[in-house]
Amino acid sequence: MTQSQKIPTYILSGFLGSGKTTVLLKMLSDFKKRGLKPGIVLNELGQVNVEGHMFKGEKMLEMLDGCICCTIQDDLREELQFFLQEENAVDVLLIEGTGVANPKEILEALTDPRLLDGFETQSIISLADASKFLEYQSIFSSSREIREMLNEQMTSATLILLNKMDLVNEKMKEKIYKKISKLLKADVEIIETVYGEVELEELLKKRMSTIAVSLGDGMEETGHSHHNHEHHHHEHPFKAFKIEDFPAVERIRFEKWLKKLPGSVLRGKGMVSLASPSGLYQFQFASKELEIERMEDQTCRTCLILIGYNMPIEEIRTSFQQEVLQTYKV
Ligand SMILES: Nc1nc2c(ncn2[C@@H]2O[C@H](COP(=O)(O)OP(=O)(O)OP(=O)(O)O)[C@@H](O)[C@H]2O)c(=O)[nH]1
Repeated sequence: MTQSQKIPTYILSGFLGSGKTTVLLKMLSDFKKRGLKPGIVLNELGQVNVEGHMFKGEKMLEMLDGCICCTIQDDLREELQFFLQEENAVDVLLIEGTGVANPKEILEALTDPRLLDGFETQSIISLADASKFLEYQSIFSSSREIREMLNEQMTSATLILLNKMDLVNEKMKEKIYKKISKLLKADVEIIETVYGEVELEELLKKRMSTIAVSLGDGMEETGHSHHNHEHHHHEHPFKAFKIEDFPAVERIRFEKWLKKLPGSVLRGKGMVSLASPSGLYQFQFASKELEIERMEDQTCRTCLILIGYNMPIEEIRTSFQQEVLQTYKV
């Protein structure tokens, strides 16, 4: 690819555990089948990039321990420069935000005047976890911060993937659509998915209007909501909490413990060592479901990352110690 061609860029957004990485991996394998070379930018909350090993051999940049919306925007701009260098050229770029990032902030970085000639944002694909949708939208079982974040992610999307449809029934589905129709102002396409399964063509459709550069204050985007130029310096309400280097655990105990964590814990992931069958496993905990898979690389350190909103961290630490590790001190 020559520098004069813009790199088609896709933003994947969606709340914690909604299925962004699942879709990203599918897109990567589809691109490869077509002989296209993809680049990825991952933004992980919680210091350790648990998913990193899945992308071996890819041109990938990781931005750890930050949130695009607060501190990472400048970094993202710098990292994007990487793909503009001849030797790092890619045919297509995928940017996955943290589960608590606002996609508009990523767009903001992509539309920096210095990058505008390099990247052409095609679509903001937002994933929504259908199984959690009603709970997260409820004023009784959720918080304002969670609702606002979800609503931002939905309303700034140019395509919505309503994922985890295998976990909802017809009645829930009806309620979800009712809620979504109230939420969305624009006519945005919604595709129902299970494990993010969707035709690549749908994902690749150009769903955003071109960004027109005006002579005035730099840039203006046509046909889509305007950027928020206010740079807020708040403390991010969503936190990641990490425990590292703990000994082997028993799967049953660990799963039981995860499932009864307070509702303020929205997501869990990491690497654990299991007592039996013994070995190092990667796990994902989302929608109260645990997925666990033996890792190829058996040399990693164990780590447990929990992400949530107002989590009782000390309580969680103690219960992990008592109920999972028993005598081990963390
Ligand atoms: N039952 C079910 N599980 C799914 C589906 N899609 C994804 N998952 C599982 O949900 C978990 C979270 O999926 P990810 O793709 O890691 O979600 P993410 O949005 O990248 O999560 P964050 O890292 O928190 O931002 C994983 O264990 C997936 O295998 C689905 O359609 N149905």
